Amino acid sequence: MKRVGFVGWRGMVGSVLMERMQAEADFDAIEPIFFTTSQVGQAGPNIGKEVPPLKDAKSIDELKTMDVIISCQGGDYTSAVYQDLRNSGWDGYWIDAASTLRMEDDAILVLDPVNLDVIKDGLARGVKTYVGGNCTVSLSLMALGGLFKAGLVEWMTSMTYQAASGAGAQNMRELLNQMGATYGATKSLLEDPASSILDIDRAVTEAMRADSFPVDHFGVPLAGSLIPWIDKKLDNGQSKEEWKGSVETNKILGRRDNPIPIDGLCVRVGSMRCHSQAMTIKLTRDVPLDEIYGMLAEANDWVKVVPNEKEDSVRDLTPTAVTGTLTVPVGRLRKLNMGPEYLSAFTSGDQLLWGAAEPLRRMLRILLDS
Ligand SMILES: NC(=O)C1=CN([C@@H]2O[C@H](COP(=O)(O)OP(=O)(O)OC[C@H]3O[C@@H](n4cnc5c(N)ncnc54)[C@H](OP(=O)(O)O)[C@@H]3O)[C@@H](O)[C@H]2O)C=CC1
Ligand SMILES: N[C@@H](CC(=O)OP(=O)(O)O)C(=O)O
Repeated sequence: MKRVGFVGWRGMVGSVLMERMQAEADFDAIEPIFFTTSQVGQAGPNIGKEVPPLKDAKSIDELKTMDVIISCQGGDYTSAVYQDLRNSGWDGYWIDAASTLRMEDDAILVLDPVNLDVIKDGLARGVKTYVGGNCTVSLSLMALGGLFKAGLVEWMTSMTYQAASGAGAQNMRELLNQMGATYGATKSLLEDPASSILDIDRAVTEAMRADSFPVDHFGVPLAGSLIPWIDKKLDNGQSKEEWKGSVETNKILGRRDNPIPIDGLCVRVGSMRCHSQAMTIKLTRDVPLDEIYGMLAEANDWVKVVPNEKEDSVRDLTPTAVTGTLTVPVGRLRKLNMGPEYLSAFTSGDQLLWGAAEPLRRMLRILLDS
């Protein structure tokens, strides 16, 4: 049995990974060893089988004894440990959720329903580092993989509506505290059916602009508002999140030398853990919508094409419908006024599942089966 080390298993992404691995009985196929940066010697997680006490995630000597290491601990940890571990002569498989190694030449981006061929080619070439893609990137490819596979995407824009979870667990909590603060500021007015809606609105705005409004993590209000910037600024005016949309999509597709132009704006909204995206796709040729529906639906087992009807869209194409599931609905599919080669699409997906944890556990399975 392969010895598989887990780092970051008790964080938000790691916890979702643990849940999924238990649901799929993945632990039956491995000898799991759990690491920590802060709780060395304490008991490991309850995964339905006995595990040794937590080991030191900074100990190269301990890490070196693993066949495979899966890290959801974050980019700082990867930066601190990965190269030293490789320099020590460790030749095991490193599977990572963090972005640190994604653009390295000797790392493969994993999203097997879309790029199993790229992954298998990497394994055959002896590549040992496999990294999950950015959440918006993975979710857009799960939704639109059929169009890319058919060579139908000439270029694409993606305008995102990204959940609080993408910023971390503390940010999810802060979003709820912000919702509570706005409600608290208007509670008595809301209880009075005769109160003026403009008075309610004024009270909300006042609360959101007050120094006491909880903004330690986001820096600004998100509840009742939005944040039109995610991650740091690059020299060309893109945010780093927007840059990833292009470079990571093309790397996943194995098209670094012949990239499809992809760009857009990334925006944080008050959703809990589902990222949504509105896409405009310039098709390489005019294809009837029913054929497009078919290609999208057949691309993988999780994509669900939602008819472009109001009732279906508001029911099935929302974070509320999708959260906690592996289903990736795509809808609002129609040809735009610009011409028959211009297609719109809207998709929503759980950014902790296909956006983070699921590609990692599936990569482990591919390794075990190879
Ligand atoms: N959040 C996201 O949407 C995505 C994140 N990622 C990547 O995954 C990395 C981890 O993200 P995320 O899971 O959000 O990080 P978390 O902050 O939830 O967890 C990271 C680590 O913090 C430590 N920790 C300290 N206090 C606690 C606590 N009270 N509860 C749980 N853990 C605690 C744990 O390490 P220890 O046990 O060693 O103390 C844990 O592994 C990110 O840095 C990013 O690189 C990738 C895709 C999406
Ligand atoms: N940046 C994403 C979450 C994330 O962790 O992305 P990455 O894995 O590329 O660092 C968001 O804020 O929604």
